[in-house]
Amino acid sequence: MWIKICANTNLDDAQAAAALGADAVGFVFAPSKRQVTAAQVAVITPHLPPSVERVGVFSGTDVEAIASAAEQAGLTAIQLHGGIDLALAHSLQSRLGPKIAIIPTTHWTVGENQQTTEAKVAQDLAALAADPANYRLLIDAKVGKTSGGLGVSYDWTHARPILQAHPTIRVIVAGGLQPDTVAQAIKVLRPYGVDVASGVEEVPGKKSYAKLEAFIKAARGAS
Ligand SMILES: O=C(O)c1ccccc1NCC(=O)[C@H](O)[C@H](O)COP(=O)(O)O
Repeated sequence: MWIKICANTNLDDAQAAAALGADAVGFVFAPSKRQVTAAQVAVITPHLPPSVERVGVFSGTDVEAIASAAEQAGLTAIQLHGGIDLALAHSLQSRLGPKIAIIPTTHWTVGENQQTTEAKVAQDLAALAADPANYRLLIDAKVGKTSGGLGVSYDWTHARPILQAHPTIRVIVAGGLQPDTVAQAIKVLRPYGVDVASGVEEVPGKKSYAKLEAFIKAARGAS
């Protein structure tokens, strides 16, 4: 199970996540109460183990702006938070080369017409499956027009058959995961990976090391 601890804002938290067994740490460049700059991340990434992926989360579509930030910050992956845009993903991959992974995101909208949401997620999975790049796909929760770090989860039992229809896609499940719910999400969805931000925090921007340890232990135990 690939485990990403997202929305880190400082070296201590990112190092703690790595030391506790995270496969990836995330930094939010998109507008957020946990937003960081490339300059801030550039002083963190050199102190992380080389095996740990450093993922930048972006909501913009300016290839040069994203690529420059990724290079300055020492990222190894770019998570595109603005919905499926394969043209943007391919442009970034061409600009940055194969050493930087691209992770598109689709959103499961909570509290609105579920048929519409399910159809949209299924359509996005089908688009990814047809794309030769074999990107990993993150599925996150959305409420209205707001998404990212919300601490809101979606109905995993409804998501399950949609994911099962595309077994070749490496799906990363995000949205409201907690130390005491991540095992159930893994059991229901059998994803490639899990991703958490608010569920392992003391307050926005500061991780709880007890929650980090419990989350990683539960995710490893379930997989
Ligand atoms: O975490 C944020 O503050 C955030 C803000 C804007 C865009 C993306 C953001 N986070 C991206 C992530 O990958 C989070 O881990 C994901 O949204 C899950 O968050 P949570 O529900 O709090 O676990």
